[in-house]
Order: sequence, then C-alpha cells, then structure tokens
Amino acid sequence: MLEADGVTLTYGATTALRDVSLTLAPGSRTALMGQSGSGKSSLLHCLAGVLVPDHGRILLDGQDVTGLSDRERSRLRLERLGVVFQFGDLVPELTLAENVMLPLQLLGAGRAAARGRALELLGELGVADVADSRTGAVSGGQAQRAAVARALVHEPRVVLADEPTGSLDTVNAEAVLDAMVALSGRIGATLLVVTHDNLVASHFDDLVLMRDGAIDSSRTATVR
Ligand SMILES: Nc1ncnc2c1ncn2[C@@H]1O[C@H](COP(=O)(O)OP(=O)(O)OP(=O)(O)O)[C@@H](O)[C@H]1O
Repeated sequence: MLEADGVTLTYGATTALRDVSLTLAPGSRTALMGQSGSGKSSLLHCLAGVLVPDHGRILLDGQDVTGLSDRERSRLRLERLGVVFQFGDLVPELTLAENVMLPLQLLGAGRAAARGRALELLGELGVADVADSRTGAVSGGQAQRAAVARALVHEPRVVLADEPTGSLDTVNAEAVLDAMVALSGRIGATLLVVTHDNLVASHFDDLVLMRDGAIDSSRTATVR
C-alpha cells in the first residue's frame, strides 16, 4: 500500500501541494487528473520518493519514507517502484534491451538472466525486433514501450507513470496503456497514472482529481 498523509510541498513561494492525503490500495488502478499546475506531478514525485514534502508523510507498506536518506529512498525506489515518464527517460547510450536490464542488474541479477528477461518482456510489448537498437534509432512509441518494460521488469509493488502516453499518437497511446495495465495487473502491482486525457483515464478503476494543490473530493470517485 502507498499512502500520502497530509502532504504539503512548496517550491519557494509556490505551494504545490496543500495537505494532500491519498491512499492507493494494493493492486488498485488510479488515474490522477486535474488542470495544468494543479499539483499532479508534484504528488507523483512525492509518492515516488523523488521529492520530500515539507510536511506530512509518504508511507510505503506502512514505512514512512520521508525520514530516509536519499540513498535509502533510491534503494527503496529500485526495489519496490517502477516509474514511467512522458518521454521515457531511457539512457540514450544504451540499447532498449540494456535499458530494460538495468533495474535487474542493479538488484544483483547476472547479465545473461537480465537479458533473457528483458527480451521476453520486450517481445510481449511487440518491440523484440529493435531490442538491440539505441533509443535514438527507434520511434517514440517503441521507446515508450521499452520504458514501460523497464518500469515493470523487476515486478515492483507500485507503478507510477507521469503522462506516459502524452507524446504518442492515439494508436500507440492505446497500445502502451493497455500493455501497462495488463502487465501491472499480472504482477498485482498498484498503478497510478497522471493524465490529461479522458480516454486514458477510462482504463482505470479510480479517478482522483486535483485542483490548486489539493484533492477535489467531490470529483474523486471509483468509476468502475
Ligand atoms: N521545479 C519547480 N519550481 C518552482 N515551481 C514549480 C516547480 N515544479 C512545479 N512548480 C509549480 O508547482 C505547481 C504544481 O506543479 P505540477 O507540475 O505539480 O502540476 P501539474 O498538475 O503536474 O501540471 P502539468 O499538468 O502542467 O504537468 C505549479 O504552480 C507549478 O508552477
């Protein structure tokens, strides 16, 4: 379970999050929506342990991660979270397969085992044929599929995605989203996706709406 408990975050004079509390149940699928500047990315970065709130706690399986050192939070992220960003954020010097192998290797897997698992997952996502290409030599849709594979390859408890299909055309966006939902479901991961797109949001069970740095509870609902 991942939980934000009374989280406030400021950037200088700007208050991005005001006393936000949100609980993501194990295996739940949630779309986080709201106007530009409402605080969606800030909340996702706090939940991911990338940003530390000024006040409040982030609890991962009951453990408060806000008191941990940067190093401890990075380790926790590596072990238990998978994160996807709008532009994939892959390492350009590496091939798609090498990018997907990274989390496994950082967690101690050998090269051959990591490559085998990466190729399997890239195959399921329909990009095995470009597994040995660098990120600059493939399409945006292919790179984003590899980014999804990298976020899921180590079977994390939680997958967090910030506009993961925002840079893709409709066909690619649907395919990437379907794959992310299906693969997360298969490993029982909790999924939270930030999106502007109502079509994207329709793939999720719960909808959380943000406004002015707070959760708009009147428009937050279980939609399925
Ligand atoms: N690095 C930063 N420095 C200063 N202010 C920031 C920074 N990042 C975000 N903000 C401000 O914090 C508020 C929330 O921003 P955030 O990016 O979380 O919103 P968002 O809902 O994700 O927006 P978008 O949909 O445009 O990505 C906004 O007022 C934004 O201008």
